[in-house]
Amino acid sequence: MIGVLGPEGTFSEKAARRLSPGAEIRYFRDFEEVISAVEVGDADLGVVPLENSLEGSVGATLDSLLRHDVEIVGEINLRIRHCLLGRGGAEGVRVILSHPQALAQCRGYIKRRFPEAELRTTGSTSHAARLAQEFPEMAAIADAEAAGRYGLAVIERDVQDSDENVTRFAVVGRSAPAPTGRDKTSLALYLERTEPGALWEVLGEFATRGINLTKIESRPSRRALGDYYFFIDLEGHASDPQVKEALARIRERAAVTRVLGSYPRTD
Ligand SMILES: O=C(O)C(=O)Cc1ccccc1
Repeated sequence: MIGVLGPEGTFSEKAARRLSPGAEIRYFRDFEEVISAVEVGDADLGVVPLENSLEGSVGATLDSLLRHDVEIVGEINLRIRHCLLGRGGAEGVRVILSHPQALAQCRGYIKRRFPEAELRTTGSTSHAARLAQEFPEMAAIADAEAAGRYGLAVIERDVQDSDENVTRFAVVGRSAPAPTGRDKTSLALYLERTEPGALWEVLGEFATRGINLTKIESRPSRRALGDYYFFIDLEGHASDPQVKEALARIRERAAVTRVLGSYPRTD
């Protein structure tokens, strides 16, 4: 059973079905609930968005991964095509609803096409569609498939600001998959020290071993303003000798070195 953001018809569900077409799906209110359900065994796997090609990292997911004892066991890249869904035509639309990620991915379209509309955020794109079913002056930005599920018309298709709108989802589980030889590792680091070069030294441990980084991102540590966690993705498996050695050296310097998971690469 796979946990995803609900209700029925979210992009997270679409990603989960791509992973496992016949799987039973269970719906949760937010990404943190999905991740914590996996941790306690209420879901075997979870699928949550990690980052988007237009909007960057999904902070709520990264923060929850840090706070729960789960592993990233896979990734799924899904092209996101947003539609405007409603009960009538474009003329009657006064309010546009969607998940904050979706509103952000269609910001330009909304400004251009509905300069007067009020924007309201919802827990998910399908939650927006469910609400738009009840209120004729509301339209939802959601997947075309949500239209059928919630009895809405597709008012306009492909309303995202760029066709290169891809979201990378993490598959979250409780146990690590075996190395495949083409893996990726996600890490979270917390450096207590603030001397010049602290991060440079950490990155040097990867560089000198020829380990390629594919992402680095900082997130507030929530301890103080200006204090950060670093989230790093690299090519390789945590059990590769070079990666292992780099991590051992980094553990001597960083206050927290957490491997969030090693999993097969999709690119
Ligand atoms: O609300 C959804 O459908 C989600 O799964 C979150 C989301 C929103 C926008 C793009 C990708 C994922």
